[in-house]
Amino acid sequence: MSLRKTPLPRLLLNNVACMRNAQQILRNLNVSIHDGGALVLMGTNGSGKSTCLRMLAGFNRPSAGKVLWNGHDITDSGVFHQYKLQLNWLSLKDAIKENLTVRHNVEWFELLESKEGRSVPALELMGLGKLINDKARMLSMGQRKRLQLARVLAMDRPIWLLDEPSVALDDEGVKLLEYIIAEHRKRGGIVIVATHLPIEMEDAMIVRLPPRFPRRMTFIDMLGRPDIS
Ligand SMILES: Nc1ncnc2c1ncn2[C@@H]1O[C@H](COP(=O)(O)OP(=O)(O)OP(=O)(O)O)[C@@H](O)[C@H]1O
Repeated sequence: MSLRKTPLPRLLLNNVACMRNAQQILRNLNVSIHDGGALVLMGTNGSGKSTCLRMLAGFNRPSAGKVLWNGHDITDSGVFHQYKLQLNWLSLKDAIKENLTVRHNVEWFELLESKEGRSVPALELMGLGKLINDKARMLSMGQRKRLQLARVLAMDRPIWLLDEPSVALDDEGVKLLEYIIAEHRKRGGIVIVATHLPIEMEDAMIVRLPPRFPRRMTFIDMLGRPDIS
């Protein structure tokens, strides 16, 4: 019998737990992701989706277990230095500079990567081609999200960590998001999405985090409270 050695997963969460503010938010998380793979973190408000993404980005350390990249613990400083260069982080805080143009808001990030020439095509792909010379403060919420996604495309890093990427996008925007995720994965990229909205990602692993704050009251209970007059 020949035993073929399986390649190491690019990312491995090995029995990971995470605390925030002395509270256990995540526990016993086991996930392995190979190149081209995807993970969707689903769960109710406060269940720990963003916490998990933050931990993968290195902002929070696991309180137990390990996050391994190419088999190395990302909390080792030498490893983290390399690992963080693989990450493309999209969060609800959009870090858009209001007084810069739409184009410069993307080019600035591209410049930090020592890359050039991707900003305008990325903005065009995201449907913002006609707005590239406008100030970013003119953008609607959905257009701001499209600008953030254009940045992700322009920076072109292998591991995408996307926190609620479809919030504020219209139907066409969601389809575009699904399309760029699929194309990135075809090129071997990894995509991890935290969301409570439906998103189509072929063969993605789905982790449903248990609710941490179940509702304990109905509307009628609330109106019946003696302290409400
Ligand atoms: N900066 C912080 N310090 C301490 N605790 C925090 C902090 N941010 C979030 N938490 C707590 O961590 C828990 C998980 O929050 P998290 O943002 O990961 O949830 P989420 O699943 O992303 O929620 P949502 O769907 O509302 O975005 C919550 O109970 C929250 O109060």
